[in-house]
Amino acid sequence: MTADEQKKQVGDAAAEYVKDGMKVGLGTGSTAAWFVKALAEKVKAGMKLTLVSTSIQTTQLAESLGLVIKDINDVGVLDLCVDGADEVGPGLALIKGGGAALLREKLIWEQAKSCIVIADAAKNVPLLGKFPLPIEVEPFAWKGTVNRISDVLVDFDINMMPKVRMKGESHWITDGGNLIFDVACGAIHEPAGLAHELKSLTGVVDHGLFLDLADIALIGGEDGVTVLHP
Ligand SMILES: O=C[C@H](O)[C@H](O)[C@H](O)COP(=O)(O)O
Repeated sequence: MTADEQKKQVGDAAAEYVKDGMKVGLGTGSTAAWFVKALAEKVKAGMKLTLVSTSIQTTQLAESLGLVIKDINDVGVLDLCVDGADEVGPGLALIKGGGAALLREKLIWEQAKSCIVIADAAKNVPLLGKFPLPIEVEPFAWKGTVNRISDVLVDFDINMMPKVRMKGESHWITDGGNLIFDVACGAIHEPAGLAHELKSLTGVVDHGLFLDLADIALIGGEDGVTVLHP
C-alpha cells in the first residue's frame, strides 16, 4: 500500500468518528485533505456539521467541495479536530508544521475537546527529530530571535542552525504573516523542555512540537488502521 493510500485509509477512518451536529476542526496537509474529502461525502449525504479550518489551503479545498467554513470566533469549543502530522512519537508527541500551518493548527487543536492525528506508517517514530522542527518567528528583528533560538538549541545538545524556509527566491510567509525556520534536530530527547524554552522566547510565535494534545492516533498500514493512545 502506498503512503497516499494509507493517508486515504486514515482520513476515511477518522471521518467515522464524526457524528451529526458536531463542531469539527479541519487540519492541513495531504493526509488531512483525505479527511476533508470524506467529510464532504457525509455532508452531501445529509450530515449537519459546523466546520472550522486550520489554513487558507484547507479552507479553499473544503469550499471547493461545497463545505461551509465558519470563523473560529463564532463557533466556541469544538467537539473534534482531525489533522495530520510530520512525526508521531512516543506518548503521541508530534512534530507538525511541514506545511507551515502550525500556529493556526495549534490554536484549533487547543479549542477542541478531542484531537485525532492521522498519519501513514512511516511517520510513526520511536524518537522525534528526524523531520526538521518548524519554528514560526515574528519577522521584526528575526535575526536576534534566531540567535536566541540557537542558544536554546545548544542547551538541548542540538548544534544545528535554524534554516529559514523559502518559497522560490522569497521567504515563506505563513497565513499569519510570519517566517518559518526549520531545525534539523536529528533527535529530540527532551521535547517538553525544548517546547517550553522555545515558546518562552520573544519573537517565537510558536513551534511545531504538539505535546499532550492528541487523544488518538490513527496510523495507516498494510494490515489496516492501527489506533494508538498516549
Ligand atoms: O503545517 C502542516 C501540518 O502540520 C501538516 O499536518 C503536516 O505537515 C503533515 O502534512 P502531510 O499530511 O501532508 O504529510
